[in-house]
Amino acid sequence: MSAFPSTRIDAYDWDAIAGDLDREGWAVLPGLLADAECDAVAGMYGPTGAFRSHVHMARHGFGKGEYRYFAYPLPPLVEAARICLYPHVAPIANRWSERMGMAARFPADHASFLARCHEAGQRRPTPLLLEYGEGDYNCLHQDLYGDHVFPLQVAVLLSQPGRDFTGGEFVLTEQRPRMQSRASVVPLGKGDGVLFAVNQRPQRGTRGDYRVTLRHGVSTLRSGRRHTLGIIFHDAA
Ligand SMILES: O=C(O)CCC(=O)C(=O)O
Ligand SMILES: [Fe+2]
Repeated sequence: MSAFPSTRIDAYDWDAIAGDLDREGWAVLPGLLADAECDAVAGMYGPTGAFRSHVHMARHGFGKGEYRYFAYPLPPLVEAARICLYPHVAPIANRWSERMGMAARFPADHASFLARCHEAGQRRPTPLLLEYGEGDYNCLHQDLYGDHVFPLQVAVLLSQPGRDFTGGEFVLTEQRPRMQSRASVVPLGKGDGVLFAVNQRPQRGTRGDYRVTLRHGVSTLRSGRRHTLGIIFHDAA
């Protein structure tokens, strides 16, 4: 499996994506992976040296289903996607951080950000591959793995809704201060990515920006099998 050209990522309308993120807290990246790339990544799932750990979600109360964290070195396609996406999302992360009155600022390239994680003891790779079967689901959660948190992450759907599985929708909730939560169901096809806030994002209100807290998960699969590639930019302690 070769690394895909960064031109696919560079060609997205990043201003429109930033607008979606500011309004909704998430944006779709259509066709982030080609059909054959999805199959190649999903086909890696299994007890091999490509992964550093294996999690049964039910054992931890995370839901039902399983996932594996990739080991370093990451598969070239996963590595390329993480590196190529980062420079486009770092400016959005910096604007959010500033608007939320947070001190964190993020360097322009992923290698510099990873060096910061590694110096702080967050050295374990976080990209992961998830596998769900009938009846499986992923409870609403946040992927925080230490003090250093990059505020946006990507999940790529590797299976075709309606054909490979039914149910199993990617869902997000936004918890607004002193208000009821808002839910979104993200419409994804095979190969589409969703870019979304890991923890918090700024929301413009009548008296300036306030923070909303996001959680994401997957609704129960009614049938079939579903794979997802998760790309998280910070490493884990
Ligand atoms: O399977 C999904 O769509 C959600 C995966 C997930 O939680 C993640 O990538 O962090
Ligand atoms: Fe997650």
